[in-house]
Amino acid sequence: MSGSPGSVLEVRGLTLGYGRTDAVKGIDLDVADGAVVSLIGANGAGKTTTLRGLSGLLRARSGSVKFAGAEMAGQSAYKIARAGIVQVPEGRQVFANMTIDENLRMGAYLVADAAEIQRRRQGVLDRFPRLGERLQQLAGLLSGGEQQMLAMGRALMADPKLLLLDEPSMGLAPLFIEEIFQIIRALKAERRTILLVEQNAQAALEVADHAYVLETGRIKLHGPAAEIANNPEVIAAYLGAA
Ligand SMILES: Nc1ncnc2c1ncn2[C@@H]1O[C@H](COP(=O)(O)OP(=O)(O)OP(=O)(O)O)[C@@H](O)[C@H]1O
Repeated sequence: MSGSPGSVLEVRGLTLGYGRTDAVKGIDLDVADGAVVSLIGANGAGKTTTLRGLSGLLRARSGSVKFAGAEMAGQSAYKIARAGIVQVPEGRQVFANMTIDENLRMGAYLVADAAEIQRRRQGVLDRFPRLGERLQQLAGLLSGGEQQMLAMGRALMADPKLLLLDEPSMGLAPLFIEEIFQIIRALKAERRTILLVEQNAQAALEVADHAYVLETGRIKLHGPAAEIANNPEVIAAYLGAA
C-alpha cells in the first residue's frame, strides 16, 4: 500500500474511461522525486487518458492517485494544479490569439506575487531565448516547435512539482525534436520530476530513468528505462527490429 520509498506520485489501480468503455484499466505507476519516467505505447493504448486522469481533466472511475502523500483522485483539476501537477497537453494548445508573453503569464495564474512571476518569467526566457525575442507576437503565428516550447515554458511558469508532458515531439521537424529532448535533459539535470508520454519510444527511453509500457489500458512492462530499451518485445514492437 505504501508504494516505493521516495515516490512523489503513487498510482494504484487507476481506472479511467469514456462512456461505457474503460480506456485505462487499473494501472499502478510510481514516479520518484526528481526522476524522469516515460510512458510508451501504441496509438490508443491509453497514454493521454492516463495523463488526463492524473491532472484531473478526467475523473478516476476507481483507484488512487497519491501525490506527495495526498489523495488526488476525485479532486478538481484546479486543486490538482495547485498541488503542483501541471500538464503540457498533446498538440500544445497554446492560446493562439494571445501573445507569447500573455501565454507565459497565464501559466502563473495561481501566483499572486508579481516579483515571483517576474523571476519565473526570466527563468523561462533564459531557457527559451527564442520566445524572448518575440514576446509580443501572437502565439498562433509560431511554428509547431516554438509552440511546444511556449507550452513547456507556460507550464514551467507554474513551477510544477510534477510535469506531465504529452507527446512533446509530435509532428515536429527533427531539429526541433532534438531541441525538445535537450530541454527535457536539462530539466532532468535540474532534478525536475517528469512523466513523459511519447510515441518516439527510442528518445523517450534514452532520457528516462524508469519506463512503463502501456498496452490497451494495462501496464505490460515496467522497469529501469535501459532495461526496457533492451527488452526484445519492446524492441520488436516499439523500437524497430533494425
Ligand atoms: N474523448 C474520448 N471519447 C471516447 N473515447 C476516447 C476519447 N479519448 C480517447 N478515447 C479512447 O480511449 C482509448 C485510449 O486513448 P488515448 O488517447 O488515451 O490513447 P493514447 O495512448 O494517448 O494514443 P495516442 O498516441 O493516439 O494519443 C482509445 O481507444 C481512444 O479511442
